[in-house]
Amino acid sequence: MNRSVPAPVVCFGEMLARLSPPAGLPLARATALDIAVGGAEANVAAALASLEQPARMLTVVPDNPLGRMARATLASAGVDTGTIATGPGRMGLYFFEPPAGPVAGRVTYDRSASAFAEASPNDLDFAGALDGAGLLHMSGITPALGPRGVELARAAQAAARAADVPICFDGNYRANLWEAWDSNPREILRELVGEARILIGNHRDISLLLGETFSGDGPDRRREAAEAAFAAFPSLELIASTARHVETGQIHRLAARVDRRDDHWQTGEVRIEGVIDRIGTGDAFAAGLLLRYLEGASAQEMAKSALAMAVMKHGITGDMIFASRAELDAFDAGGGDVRR
Ligand SMILES: O=C(O)C(=O)C[C@H](O)[C@H](O)COP(=O)(O)O
Repeated sequence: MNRSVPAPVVCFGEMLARLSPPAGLPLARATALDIAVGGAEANVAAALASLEQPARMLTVVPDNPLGRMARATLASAGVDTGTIATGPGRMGLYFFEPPAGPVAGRVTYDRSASAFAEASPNDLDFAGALDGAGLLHMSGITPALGPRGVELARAAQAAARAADVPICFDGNYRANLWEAWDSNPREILRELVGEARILIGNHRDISLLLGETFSGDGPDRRREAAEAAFAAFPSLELIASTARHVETGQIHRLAARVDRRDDHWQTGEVRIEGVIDRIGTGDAFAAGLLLRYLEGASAQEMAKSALAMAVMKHGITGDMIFASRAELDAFDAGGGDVRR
């Protein structure tokens, strides 16, 4: 029997090149930097395509080797790169100093005036990308880039509305970006989340959106936050979040939670020892969630796969995870010895 090909998820947002010194060597004293391709929405596209859920990237990159590297990286995961435009401007960069022992990790952005941040909605083929799509995935990073980012995010949502494509919005709050301009994140994010069917964000994101504090980390407080968000945003169908406890830079505990209007599920905590790279774990989570959401899975199954993807990503260097569906199915959060 032929399994019909699922409609693609369109991932819209900026791609970045990440430069990082080895753990333990501060950037200011580094002599060599490792390079990797990232960008929250692109990370989701790569993970979904690796899981055999078709994904299409919608972005603008410069016509230079860094832009080509971004495109080639996604293509190697099987992402449809036909709606990646090229435009004037530079590749956005960020520097990542990994946490090392007692020293916390740090991100330094160098992304202003990038090809994406300078783009106007006319530079992107929103309608073409969304034609036949099953979902638009975007995040709070695009509007955080500045007034042009807000315009791009609004244009993406308008195109999704016109094409009748539901929206998944990942809060991805980046304080450093919002604080770099005269922004009003609450007002802008409220407007954008108002269009979404799925929100990826925890009780702190919801506190920011509603201007009401949901402090405390217990499941009851999270349910209260989710119910307040469902009341404030009539289009929302599902809210997903991780609950992370950081013991040290290398030891984290992680659980996943899915709230719908009439049910919810929170997984048990997985203790992750020897974290290799936590960047992109939220995007791996999003991919595991969306994979199952599009299959019509239960809240429990969505939370389980989202958690498995996020936990696996902690053991992988770089921003992206290219896990296969078989690897996801076989994943045992307890880890293990070499398979041979
Ligand atoms: O910071 C940005 O603007 C980026 O897009 C770079 C990274 O690829 C994502 O931040 C990863 O996101 P997480 O999965 O939440 O760790």
